[in-house]
Amino acid sequence: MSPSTSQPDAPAAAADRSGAAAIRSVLRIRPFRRLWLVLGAASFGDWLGLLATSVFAASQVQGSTAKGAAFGTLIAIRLLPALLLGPVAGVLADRFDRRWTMVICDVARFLLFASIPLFALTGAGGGLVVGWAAIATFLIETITLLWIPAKEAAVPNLIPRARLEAANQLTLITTYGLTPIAAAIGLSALDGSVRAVTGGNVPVWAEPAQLALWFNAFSRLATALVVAFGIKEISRTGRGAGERAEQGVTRQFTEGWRYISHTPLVRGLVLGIFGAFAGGGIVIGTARFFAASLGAGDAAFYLLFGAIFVGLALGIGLGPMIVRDMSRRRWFGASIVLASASVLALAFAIHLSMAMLGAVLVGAAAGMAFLAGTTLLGGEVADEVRGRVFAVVQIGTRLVLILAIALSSLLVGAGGSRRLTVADLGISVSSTRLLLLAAGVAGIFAGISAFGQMDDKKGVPVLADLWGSIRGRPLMPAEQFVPNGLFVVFEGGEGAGKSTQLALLAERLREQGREVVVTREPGATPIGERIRSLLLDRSGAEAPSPRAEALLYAADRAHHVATVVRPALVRGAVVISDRYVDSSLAYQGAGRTLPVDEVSWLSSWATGGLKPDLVVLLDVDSRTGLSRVAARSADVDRLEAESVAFHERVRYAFLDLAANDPKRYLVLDAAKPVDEIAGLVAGRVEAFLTDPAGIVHPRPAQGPDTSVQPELSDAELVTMERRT
Ligand SMILES: Nc1ncnc2c1ncn2[C@@H]1O[C@H](COP(=O)(O)OP(=O)(O)OP(=O)(O)O)[C@@H](O)[C@H]1O
Ligand SMILES: Cc1cn([C@H]2C[C@H](O)[C@@H](COP(=O)(O)O)O2)c(=O)[nH]c1=O
Repeated sequence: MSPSTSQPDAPAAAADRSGAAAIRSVLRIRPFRRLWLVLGAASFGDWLGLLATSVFAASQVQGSTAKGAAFGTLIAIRLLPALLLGPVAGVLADRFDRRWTMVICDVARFLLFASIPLFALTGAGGGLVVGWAAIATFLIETITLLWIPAKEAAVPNLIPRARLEAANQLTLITTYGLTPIAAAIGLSALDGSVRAVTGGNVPVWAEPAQLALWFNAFSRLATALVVAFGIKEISRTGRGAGERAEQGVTRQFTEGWRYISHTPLVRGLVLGIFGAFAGGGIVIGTARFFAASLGAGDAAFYLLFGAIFVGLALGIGLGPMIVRDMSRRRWFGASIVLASASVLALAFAIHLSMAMLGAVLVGAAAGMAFLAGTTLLGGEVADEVRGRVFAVVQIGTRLVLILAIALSSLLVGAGGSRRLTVADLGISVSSTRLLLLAAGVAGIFAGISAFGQMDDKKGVPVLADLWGSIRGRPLMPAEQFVPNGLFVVFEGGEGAGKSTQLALLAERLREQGREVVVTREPGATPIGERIRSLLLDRSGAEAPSPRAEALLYAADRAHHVATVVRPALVRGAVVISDRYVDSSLAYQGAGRTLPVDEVSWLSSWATGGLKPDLVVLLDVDSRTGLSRVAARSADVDRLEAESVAFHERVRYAFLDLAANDPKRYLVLDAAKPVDEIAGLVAGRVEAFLTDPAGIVHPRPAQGPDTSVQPELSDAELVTMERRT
């Protein structure tokens, strides 16, 4: 099994930048819209159910200790099934038809939810009712463990991969943002209105907790019906379904684990998600003590808790809009590191406002990691194993969360606290802070290791990539670096003598028995020749617009590099090209006054970042060069026919580029005699070739190479002209 590689890791909805537009477009997909609506209602019901079951159980017994025990037991029971049934839940989701798995699970949940208030109506004693509520809750949670992997694994099949992130955003915000708030408001509104209507004398069947449980039950029945009859697309007919049904459960189980542990992407995702949840668990487990260490009380604890959820919503809602086209694998790893660094920062917070900011950041980064992680799992994990992977994630996160909360509260409870006075500030150095510190450091390591395992842009600096992505221009991974051969480029204005010098150098090197590839831009390949005539022939009536011109040169260059230059360098040849990237920066950037960094970015994209080892710049006064061209032939091409001012801009752009990177340029006065220039060029090139170890092949550019001023005023031009 391998991750589905049908599409590259394209950031979600790349074509559609606006979050709202992406969400609108995902809602246009009928099966997904239906599923989202019905799951929203079910999630509202579930949150109501969670609150109601616990309140309901507490209301069945007398005395505060018994009430507290009943409430806590039911919450704890919701987490227990993960331990018992976890290992097989995913196997079942991958083994059976996901639609029918979801339908059967929801019908069973409908019956179980309904049974809780029904049992109370039979007149059984409070203990029995709580006992049955506990058993029913346990069974419901067990069934939920089967239902979630089936649902999670089915969603990616309903929507195109480019819309998966928007779909996840919508689902996560609905499930963890809107519906819990709506449920809390709904339950208290229900309580208020029932009491108002009944004058405080509420009959057993109309207890708000009971009504909420009925709502929960019917929302599950509705989900079952909609999935059964309205979203038939969920049924899987994918390849290997029959084969899988014949495999033993144990075999499928071990196969799932092997897949997770042997696939770096999935391994990195799973570890990263667990790390984020462990960090979250530690923050939750220590929050009460942490609030105390700030000298604040319970109110601060609730504020911190709320801040994490506000951050979570911000991260999920706004994250994709901020990072835009950044690789989702990188975004995931970076979010884990950010979440951990924020936990670390919390350890040093000395004021509630700092702690609040830290908590919002923890939540935002965790939300982004969760969104990126779920989207990657949905989009990159092969369908036949997706259920098992989702099961491991959901069960693992529950366990990690419980363990982290339990252990951290135990540790901080056992550890004491000392007060340190630094300057005028009294800082409490408590075990809480030490634990937060340790969790932050461990999380940063987990994030970095997850990042390393999953990185799909190795060699591209992360911060520059992030900054580029935020500005809408992510850096691209460099093409394979070519450490062989020698790449020499001749640049200069019209008639500078490039062709003359290039021919002389090639001849000299060939006489030494070297493989020399002489080439040019534009027009070194058959495709390039056609592009050249589109660009330069004046017989065609229409001249390309400046942007079209830049794109045509870039197209010629991309094909030239891929088919001529790179293969020759890989063979170890000396490649000598008449013009390359600098011509675009000078002519299209400075000459046509297109933004130079954009032209540079375009060329860098076209060449995969391949830079020449040496640029020989033949500098000549523009008028002299143009007159040489005119003397050579009466026919001038489209660019040669441009104004002198244009050619002046080009000339000084070349000089700017050379001044900015003097080691890589050999600038020669092209007014000198041909032989003299040829000797200087040969001297520099032969120095390279006699000591190949001394050639430092330039690494691909990670950002635009720009040192060119696109436009010079007439006054500047005149000044420069006088100087030369
Ligand atoms: N150093 C020089 N001194 C005087 N004339 C020269 C010199 N170098 C080349 N020439 C002449 O100038 C003309 C243009 O030379 P060449 O074709 O080599 O220039 P180029 O830079 O390749 O031109 P283009 O920009 O059109 O490609 C030719 O007639 C050539 O013989
Ligand atoms: C590569 C490249 C070239 N140009 C211009 C420069 C010249 O005017 C012509 C090429 O003609 P030559 O006789 O082969 O020198 O094209 C450009 O504007 N941008 C470029 O990237």
